[in-house]
Amino acid sequence: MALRQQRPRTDRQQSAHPAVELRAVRRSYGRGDSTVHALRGIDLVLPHGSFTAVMGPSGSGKSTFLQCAAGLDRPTSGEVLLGGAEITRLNENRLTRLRRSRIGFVFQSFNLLPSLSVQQNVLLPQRLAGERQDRRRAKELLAQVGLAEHGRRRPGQLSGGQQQRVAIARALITSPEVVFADEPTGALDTRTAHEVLGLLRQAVDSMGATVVMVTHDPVAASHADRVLFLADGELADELVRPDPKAVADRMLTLTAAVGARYGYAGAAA
Ligand SMILES: Nc1ncnc2c1ncn2[C@@H]1O[C@H](COP(=O)(O)OP(=O)(O)OP(=O)(O)O)[C@@H](O)[C@H]1O
Repeated sequence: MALRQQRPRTDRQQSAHPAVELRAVRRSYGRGDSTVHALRGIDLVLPHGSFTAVMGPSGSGKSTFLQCAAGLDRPTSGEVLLGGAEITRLNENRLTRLRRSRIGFVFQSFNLLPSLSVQQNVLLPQRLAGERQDRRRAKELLAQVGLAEHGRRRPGQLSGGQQQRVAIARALITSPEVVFADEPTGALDTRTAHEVLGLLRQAVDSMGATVVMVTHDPVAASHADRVLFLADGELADELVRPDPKAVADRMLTLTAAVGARYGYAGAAA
C-alpha cells in the first residue's frame, strides 16, 4: 500500500506562501472574571509538504487551535492565513466553501456517511463544493490506500482501519492546502494505527500534502516532522524529527509543570 506521486504539484503547493499561517491568534471564551483564554497569541508558519503534530496536556488548547486554524471557529483576535489568503474575516458562506475545497479533515471517529458507498464518500467533498466529481482520481486514491476493491462497499462493511483509510482518501480528493487530522488513530489498535500514520506520512512525502495532526500519542506524533507542544494556550515547546521517547519525556515535563502551577499532580493528556 503506497501513496505514489500521481500528479504534478498544484500551483497552490508551489506558491511562495506557507500552507497555513497563524498571526497572534487569541481565542477566549466567556467574559469578565470567568473568561477562559484558550489561545493566548499563537504565531506559527506551516510550510507546504510538512507534517506537524500538536500535543499538550488536557485543556492546553489543542482543539481550539485546530478549530481556529481550520476555519471552524473564529479567533477572538489575530489572523489565520491559508495559502497566503486571510480567512479570519470571510463570511460564513465563503468560509464553508473554502473548507470544502481547500481543507481536508480526518477525525477520530472517521465520520463517513453510512448510506453512501466508499467511493461516494471519497467524492463527497467535491460534490459538496460543487466541483466535478473526479471518479478516476477517487479510484486512484482508493487504490493508494489499499482499498481498490472496496469502492462499492458501504462503510459499515469495513474495519475501523479501512474506514480511516477511506477518510484519508476523502481528505485528499480536492488536493487541499492542508489536511487537519484530529486524533486520527484514537480509535484504532496499534498495528492499524501504524498503517494509518504511514499513509499520512506518505501523503506528505509522495504527494506534497500538508498535514497537521492533534494527538495524545507520542508514537503517533513521532511520525511527524515536527511536534508543537501547547500549554495554557501558548506554544510552549517544539521537537524536530521527534522520537517517541523524547516526545513522551517532553509531555511529562509539561504536564508536571502545568500540574504544579494549578496545584495538582497530573493532568494526563
Ligand atoms: N466552548 C467553550 N466554552 C468555554 N470554555 C471552553 C470552550 N471550549 C474550550 N474551552 C476551554 O478552553 C480551554 C482549552 O480547551 P481545548 O478543548 O482547546 O483543550 P484541549 O487541549 O483540546 O483539551 P483535551 O486534550 O482535553 O481535549 C480549556 O480550558 C477549556 O475548558
